[in-house]
Amino acid sequence: MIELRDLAYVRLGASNLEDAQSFATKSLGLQVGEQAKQALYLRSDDRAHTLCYFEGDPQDQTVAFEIADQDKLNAAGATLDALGHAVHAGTPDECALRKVKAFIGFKDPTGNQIELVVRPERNGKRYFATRDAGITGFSHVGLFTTDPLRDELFWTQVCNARVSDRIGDIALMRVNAIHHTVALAPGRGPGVHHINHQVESNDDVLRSYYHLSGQRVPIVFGPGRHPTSGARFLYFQGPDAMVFEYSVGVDEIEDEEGHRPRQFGFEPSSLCMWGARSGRPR
Ligand SMILES: CC(C)c1ccc(C(=O)O)c(O)c1O
Ligand SMILES: [Fe+2]
Repeated sequence: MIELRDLAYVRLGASNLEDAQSFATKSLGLQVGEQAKQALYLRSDDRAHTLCYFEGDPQDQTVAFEIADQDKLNAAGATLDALGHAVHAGTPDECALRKVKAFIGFKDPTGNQIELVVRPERNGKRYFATRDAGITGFSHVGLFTTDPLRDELFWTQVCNARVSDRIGDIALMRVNAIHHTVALAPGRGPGVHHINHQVESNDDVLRSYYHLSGQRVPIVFGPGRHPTSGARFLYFQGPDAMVFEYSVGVDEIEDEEGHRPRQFGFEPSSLCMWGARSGRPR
């Protein structure tokens, strides 16, 4: 079994790196960790980066997870290979670009680009952004799936994810005590459905609602509260139509052995218990 410890980073192709930088720093509230010629490394916590925008095709999107060590990375590569996934071992240059000691890349059954990394770089300086969005860290991602049942089996049987709850066919899956680290959302093809950062308080969610609205950043859902994780949330749209989420107050699953996933109907009240309606374009 492939043991995912945590999310490491997301890499997103950007059609315009300057626009991406402006959004990430002035709207989202990330800190520029490093600005390379064709890439921008952004921080949200004590890591060297948790989001990288690079000059490229916006459809080129990768989600990375941390693995404990090189032995476990080798074992993960062998497992994926045996299951017929094409596995790419990162070259030294590719590792340097990702600020990790080693990684492998492969595609999940939908075709989402996934990387498994060991020893992602930390930064001795604390995360300090120019816009105070109240971000406390990078927390979860949504991935599109073309076959929810097949992909749920991949993430829970080949990898160590556990389903915390389902909304219709959307599986909210954890890899540690936090309610979910990966959400699988039905879609027409691969890609990142949304990128979540946790914020400190309800005030931060509402402050950002006004701040982003004032900047004409499209708000796609919320402010609202998810009945599943209990989190108060706000979704908004960034460059190349990527959706970002802030949330606060995500539940932890205390009884790992005894927890049974709850099934919510696929209806608006399952997504927001306050009555917000999603205006998501896709
Ligand atoms: C609509 C998406 C996939 C969703 C649903 C529920 C939660 C939650 O319980 O926190 C999310 O964070 C979501 O992004
Ligand atoms: Fe989310």
